[in-house]
Amino acid sequence: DTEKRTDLPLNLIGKRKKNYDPDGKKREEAQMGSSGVSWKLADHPKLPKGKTVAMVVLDGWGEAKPNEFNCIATAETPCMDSLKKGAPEKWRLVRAHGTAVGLPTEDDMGNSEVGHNALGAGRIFAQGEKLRTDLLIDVIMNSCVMIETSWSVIVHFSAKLVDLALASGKIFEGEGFNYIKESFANGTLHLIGLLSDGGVHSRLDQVQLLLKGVGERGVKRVRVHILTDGRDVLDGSSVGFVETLENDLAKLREKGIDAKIASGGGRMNVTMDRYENDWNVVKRGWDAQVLGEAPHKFTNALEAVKTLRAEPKANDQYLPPFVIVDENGKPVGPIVDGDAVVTFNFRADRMVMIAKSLEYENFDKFDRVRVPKIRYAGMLEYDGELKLPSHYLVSPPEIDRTSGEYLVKNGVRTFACSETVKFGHVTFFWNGNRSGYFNADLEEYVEIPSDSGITFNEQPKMKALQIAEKARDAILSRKFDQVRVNLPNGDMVGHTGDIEATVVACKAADEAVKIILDAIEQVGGIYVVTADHGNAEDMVKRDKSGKPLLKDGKIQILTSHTLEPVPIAIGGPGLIPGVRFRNDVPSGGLANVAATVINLHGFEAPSDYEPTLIEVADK
Ligand SMILES: O=C(O)[C@@H](CO)OP(=O)(O)O
Ligand SMILES: [Mn+2]
Ligand SMILES: [Mn+2]
Repeated sequence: DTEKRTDLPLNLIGKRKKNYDPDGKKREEAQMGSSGVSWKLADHPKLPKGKTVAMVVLDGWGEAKPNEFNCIATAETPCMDSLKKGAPEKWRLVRAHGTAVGLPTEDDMGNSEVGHNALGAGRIFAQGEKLRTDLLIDVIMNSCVMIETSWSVIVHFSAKLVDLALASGKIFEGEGFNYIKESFANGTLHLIGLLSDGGVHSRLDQVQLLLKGVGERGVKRVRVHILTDGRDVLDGSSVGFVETLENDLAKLREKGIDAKIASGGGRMNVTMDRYENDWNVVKRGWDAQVLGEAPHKFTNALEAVKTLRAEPKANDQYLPPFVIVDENGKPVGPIVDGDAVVTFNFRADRMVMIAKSLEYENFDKFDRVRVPKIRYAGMLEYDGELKLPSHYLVSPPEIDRTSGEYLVKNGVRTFACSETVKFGHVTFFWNGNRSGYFNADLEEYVEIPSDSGITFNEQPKMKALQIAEKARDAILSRKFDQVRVNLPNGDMVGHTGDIEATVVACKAADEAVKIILDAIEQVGGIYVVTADHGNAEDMVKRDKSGKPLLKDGKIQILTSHTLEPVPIAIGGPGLIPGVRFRNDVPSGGLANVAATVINLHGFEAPSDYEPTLIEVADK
């Protein structure tokens, strides 16, 4: 049984504040995103309108050489294989990591947020080296968008914005910081977030700078509530991160600041659920962080992590919640009236639920028992439409004029579907981190409830079949022009590090693609099948030369995403003869897909979008 989301705010277009205008009119002219956007898309000279387009995103499905650690190659995937082998001019690879998706360096693996942002928005957001720091810092402090048309660069990447705000010190002058600072004299500052250098949700170096900064600005008592990673970084790396953090806290203590780790737990077990899949996860965090209650108590965080990791089958992602207690067994840092709280993750999806629990007066997702009167700020604003949280240290980027908004405004009826754990990827991230519909009359977003309380290697098929059936029905209904899905299997099961289960997952995703392609065949439509980043195609940590890296004579399983490119295939009976991939965009990436899809709907893409991947050859 599925659920149409009814709790989404509707028609929220243009509600974001845009107040950055240092150069008056000149600046205004450069701001394409503000007033005067022309939403009308020109007709494509050759491609017809009215074809049903299926847009399939295989989450965590990269392309790599076949070997025993490549679950996609190992799995039976006849449908995806046929796309690859079928028509060479209709299958190619696109870049899905590093600067191609707006990440700072080519060593940065892709992730769902930047991947779906790029797929949906058609432009690459933020290449650090091109940014003008002076403008940027104003932007950060003035909560608005900066668009430098001459560079075709839009400031977006959240981590980069946080980096710049920390480097300039401006983070400590903004509204959010001034708000929490009020509590420094008489209260405790609590920092809650993912302790990792993975760079997907948070970064340890940012936490270190934040700690140093608050130490210089009058904080008297700090408590850090850590969430261990093992998903964007190697399992077991939590130990080193805790050591690093403890060193930094010791430096604060030398300065007379009472600074300690107060609680912890694995990210998938404590706090970092998303899209309301399982509120128990957030509750476990609340109990430890706010109430100071957890099944495990330790006097020291390093010992906590080491001891809990030593349990059979334990890993960083799923460590149980623990609290740090003093010699009398009393928790060292529950959150109480008068305290300040900062959630330091910059990525939104897994912070929205905790933000709601910390901020909402009326809240019925679990019994909070005690709701302390606190000053709470997010590292970023996590949901621009919900205005959540109401205070934040760094203004989020604005990703505007996404392909979804253009298409809806040009009458394209859209259906989007995934299961809970990826539902926001094809809606919220796809639409530029915006919740809700652009036009509820033309759009329908369907969420299939995910299993909760399990790790997905236990159910590697997940809801792929159900998602495919929903998509099939939407296609066959002919009520939609675009049917967009995310198939989570390769990614969600890949993150468990369970190779056998990931092979099953990949097969299930392939079968789902087949169902959708068959439906497209029936209605004479078009399909686009691609992915958001790699994961399941490589499950082992490798050295620079590509050989599996051994530690104590053993291979190390890679639970994270990868740097691999992803496939994109187009086809279907609705594709007019001559449509093929161009060969003059060899370094094309995910951001080129939006223009491609807009073309397949019969329109020209906006001129500042990354170029389309397709052309129509004259025969
Ligand atoms: O699970 C997540 O939060 C991330 C990894 O940290 O994966 P994805 O970007 O695919 O959502
Ligand atoms: Mn993903
Ligand atoms: Mn992932």
